[in-house]
Amino acid sequence: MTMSAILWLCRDFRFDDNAALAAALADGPVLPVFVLDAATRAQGSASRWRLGRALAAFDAAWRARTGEHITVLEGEAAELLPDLATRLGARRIHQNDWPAPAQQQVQAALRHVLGEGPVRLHLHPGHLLVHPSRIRTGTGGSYKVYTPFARAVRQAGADRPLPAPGRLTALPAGGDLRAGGLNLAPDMFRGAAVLAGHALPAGEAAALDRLDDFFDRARDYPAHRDRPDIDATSGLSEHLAFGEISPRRIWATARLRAEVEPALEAGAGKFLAELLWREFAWHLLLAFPQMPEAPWRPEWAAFPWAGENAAATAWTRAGTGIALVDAGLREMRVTGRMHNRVRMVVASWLTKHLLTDWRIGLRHFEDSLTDWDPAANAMNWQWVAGCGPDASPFFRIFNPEKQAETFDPQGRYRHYWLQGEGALAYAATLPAAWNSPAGWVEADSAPLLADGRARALAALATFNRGT
Ligand SMILES: Cc1cc2nc3c(=O)[nH]c(=O)nc-3n(C[C@H](O)[C@H](O)[C@H](O)COP(=O)(O)OP(=O)(O)OC[C@H]3O[C@@H](n4cnc5c(N)ncnc54)[C@H](O)[C@@H]3O)c2cc1C
Repeated sequence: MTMSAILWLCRDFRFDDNAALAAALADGPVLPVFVLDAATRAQGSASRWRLGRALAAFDAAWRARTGEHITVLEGEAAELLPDLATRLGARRIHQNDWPAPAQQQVQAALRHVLGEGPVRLHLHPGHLLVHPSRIRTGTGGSYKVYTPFARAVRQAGADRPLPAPGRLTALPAGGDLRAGGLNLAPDMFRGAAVLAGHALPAGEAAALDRLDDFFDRARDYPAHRDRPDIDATSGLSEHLAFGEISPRRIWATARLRAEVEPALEAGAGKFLAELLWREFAWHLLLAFPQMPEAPWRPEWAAFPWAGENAAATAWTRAGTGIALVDAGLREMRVTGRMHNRVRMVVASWLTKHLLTDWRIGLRHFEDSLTDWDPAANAMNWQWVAGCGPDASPFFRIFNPEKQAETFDPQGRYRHYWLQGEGALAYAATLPAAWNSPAGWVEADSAPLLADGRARALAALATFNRGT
């Protein structure tokens, strides 16, 4: 007998390599449903804003292929989905697993309500390259060091992506909300219009185009990926964060392209090594769900981080007076993005020079980044702060001036954000209450750099004596 099925959308706004969609279609006509719940509302504003765009793009694509809209419901899945399944006569709710701790709680609450009844929740893998149960150390534990982890994933081989389904049968949408035009971030501090003016196209088609375009530049990726003044990286992180493309599709495509064009081999290899950092972050988060809140290495709980302080507030406002740091924070404020090299420098400045708790920076990034990813954000903040597994040692203190000379040698990136068009866009976001100076003010940075470094090393020495 043909049933209908619920496709419970989460971070999987795509047709390609979508195991939950394939399974739902095998059950019968499908109703794709997104539940706007408290966990979603609790996420950072830039990420929520970007989620609205992901929903709108998927809704348009679903409508183009089926003639129907997707359904958006407001409330909690545990309260809404069991009734919906009963009304539709659906026996299965399919979801591609997004193994973030908050989502796991939402899934557990739904499972609890479904109990032993006839409706079941089925979770499908798709957010990662390899299921974590396949990547274990010799003693059966999870890896804590990137290099052996990456080797193990390469040896296991990423799971093969599924093709997009040929035929779709859809149920008519219900509910009062429409996915197009939702404003999920009315509280955004700089106003959604700022991000909208600098947004990259959202949706699966844009993600696949971006992957394709990247291979035109992939040959230079190893040499240029650390240069914020050059468009050398893939820009896929936002699409990955919302599942508009799957990591398995990226993996398979990069391998194929490198096979066909051997000149791309080094670039594709380095690119996949970065994708493995994302994978590593998620495997770590699954092993240690407290990673966004607590240091991986427990002894670091006693490190004398400063809490909220005036210098940290200036940091969040891109007003430190240090050129590369302020340029990066301005980029993030205006676009919701920041180059990876600059993220490291900015994070190092907050945690080392300002000795400020990494969680203050983590939360600012969470609220500001359109590619916010709970695993990558937490792992990287702990990496820079020195308290994570396989972290950069605390005594590695980035010198923002040297970093700028090396990675922005002509000063183009800094100029754009401190004096050029980017500076104007940033100035337009400033609330009057901040009383910010009209232009960029350079601090007397040389003594600050040396002092900050000395202070950080002294704090480390005191901490080491006490542990
Ligand atoms: C303090 C800090 C916070 C960060 N927070 C996030 C975050 O919230 N979300 C996020 O997606 N990335 C985060 N990153 C990682 C990295 O900066 C971004 O993934 C990268 O800048 C995205 O640009 P891209 O897609 O062009 O990268 P590419 O260079 O094209 O890399 C390809 C993909 O590999 C993955 N990747 C690359 N570098 C890393 C890395 N260091 N850690 C984990 N995965 C990586 C991303 O999925 C990326 O899309 C953070 C890094 C730092 C230092």
